[in-house]
Amino acid sequence: MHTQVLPEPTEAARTEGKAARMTSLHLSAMGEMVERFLDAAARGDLTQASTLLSNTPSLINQKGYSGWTALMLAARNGHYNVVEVLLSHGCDKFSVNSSSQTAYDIAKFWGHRHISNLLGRTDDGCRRVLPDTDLHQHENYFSRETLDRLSGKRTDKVWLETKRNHPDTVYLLFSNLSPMVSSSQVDEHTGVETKLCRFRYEAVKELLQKPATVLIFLGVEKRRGPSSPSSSQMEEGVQEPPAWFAISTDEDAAELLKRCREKNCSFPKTPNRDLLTFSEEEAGIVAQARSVLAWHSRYSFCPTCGSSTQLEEGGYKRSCLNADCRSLKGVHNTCYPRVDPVVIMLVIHPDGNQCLLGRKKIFPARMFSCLAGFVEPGETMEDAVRREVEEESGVKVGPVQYISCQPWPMPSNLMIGCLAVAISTDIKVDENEIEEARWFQRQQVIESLLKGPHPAFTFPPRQTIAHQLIKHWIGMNSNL
Ligand SMILES: NC(=O)C1=CN([C@@H]2O[C@H](COP(=O)(O)OP(=O)(O)OC[C@H]3O[C@@H](n4cnc5c(N)ncnc54)[C@H](OP(=O)(O)O)[C@@H]3O)[C@@H](O)[C@H]2O)C=CC1
Ligand SMILES: [Mg+2]
Ligand SMILES: [Mg+2]
Ligand SMILES: [Mg+2]
Ligand SMILES: [Zn+2]
Repeated sequence: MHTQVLPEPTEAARTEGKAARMTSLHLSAMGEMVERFLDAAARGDLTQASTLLSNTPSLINQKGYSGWTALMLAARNGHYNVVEVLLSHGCDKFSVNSSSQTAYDIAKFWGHRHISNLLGRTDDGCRRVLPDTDLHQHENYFSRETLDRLSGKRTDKVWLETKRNHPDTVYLLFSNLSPMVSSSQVDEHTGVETKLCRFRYEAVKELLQKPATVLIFLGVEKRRGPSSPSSSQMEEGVQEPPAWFAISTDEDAAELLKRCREKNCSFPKTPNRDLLTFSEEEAGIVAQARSVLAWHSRYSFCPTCGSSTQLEEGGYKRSCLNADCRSLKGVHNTCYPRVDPVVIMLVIHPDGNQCLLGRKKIFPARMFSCLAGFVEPGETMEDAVRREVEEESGVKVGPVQYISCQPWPMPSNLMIGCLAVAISTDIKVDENEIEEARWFQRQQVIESLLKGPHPAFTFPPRQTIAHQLIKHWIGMNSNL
């Protein structure tokens, strides 16, 4: 009979076996401890849960049966003090069980409102709600929200009427899509600073009576800090911040200026240049008002049937007066102010050290900018970037990364700013749109952007997202 002789275990195998036995012992000890910890949390035994936690801090986010953590079990059984202690130890409140529920979901389902309120608090910052995300928001000119738009109030005719006559209400006056401004020379470095002329009800009362006047409710001033009024306070009329309206009139601009109190007021004639000299706060208000007014000036009649329309909802809607019109049924976006999405991109050479910039015929001499183009219907942002770059420069693009966006009220674009990586480098420009496109070395861009005495090239001013994208790229892995 053949007897199989087992080989003697080697030294390594002996050590491995010992380690495995140790590990399984250790695991079962740890498993037991997890069990005790979860059980203490479920029973609301704060003393035992705290002792176990201070001896073994790694217990905090351990999961037991069906992926339940101590926090979930405490939340399930309404043990507020255990939840509080676990949170104070930095436990992960966004962890989910095998049914994808968080401790918050569980507390809410079982009606423990004091616990769901505690878990729903946002004072630990939103960084952890979106882990792995760079939450730093890039702010561009025209993007600051100085007013609280209070869109819910647009349908409240009584509230709007009260605001219209209120002595604190601020009115901005527009003629031919330009706001009335006062300008002053700040100094030779900062240049001109433009300020919006603000009017009170008494000064615009007559204009408001005229049928051709368009009135837009822009919002109410945002109050900084925790004392900003809640919507319920607003309803009670407590401490209401001033409301802002924009008025567009067809009255003769010169006549309006004559009536104006201050002497140095004007209506700027070149929006692309003159609208870039406001403070960040006022620029955001101008962007909102000008885009909505531009929509009214272009959509006087119903785009569906051509009938007359009437202004509604604080100037945020134009409804067709023909009762049979299709625009009054179902979803009809022609009734609301339009926004055109435009992609604007800095295309980076595959070597990472050059970027693609182009110039249109109308640009000042030696000025180059990012390529840009309107997003077409049924197209993703990434595909629009690839198509516009290829159309305008012949360069093919691979990965696209969104960076930031900018409302551009000429008349109503949303510029979607991206970085993109080229996968081909030969340039063939579309002469209808672009006069020249070329690759620029990083160093060349830095030198021109920092404006030595005679920069070889110039770029759009800092208020444009084109400028910000270029600056973002040179700052990304600059070794200066
Ligand atoms: N903030 C910033 O940094 C920058 C802003 N911009 C803005 O972005 C916008 C678009 O850039 P641009 O390069 O001109 O765009 P495109 O490359 O898409 O080309 C513009 C052409 O597209 C046509 N067009 C106009 N409106 C639309 C639309 N809604 N959808 C599709 N096609 C349209 C027009 O043709 P036609 O007139 O022949 O009908 C226009 O000549 C411009 O308004 C510009 O002011 C651009 C660069 C920088
Ligand atoms: Mg184009
Ligand atoms: Mg273009
Ligand atoms: Mg286009
Ligand atoms: Zn209609």
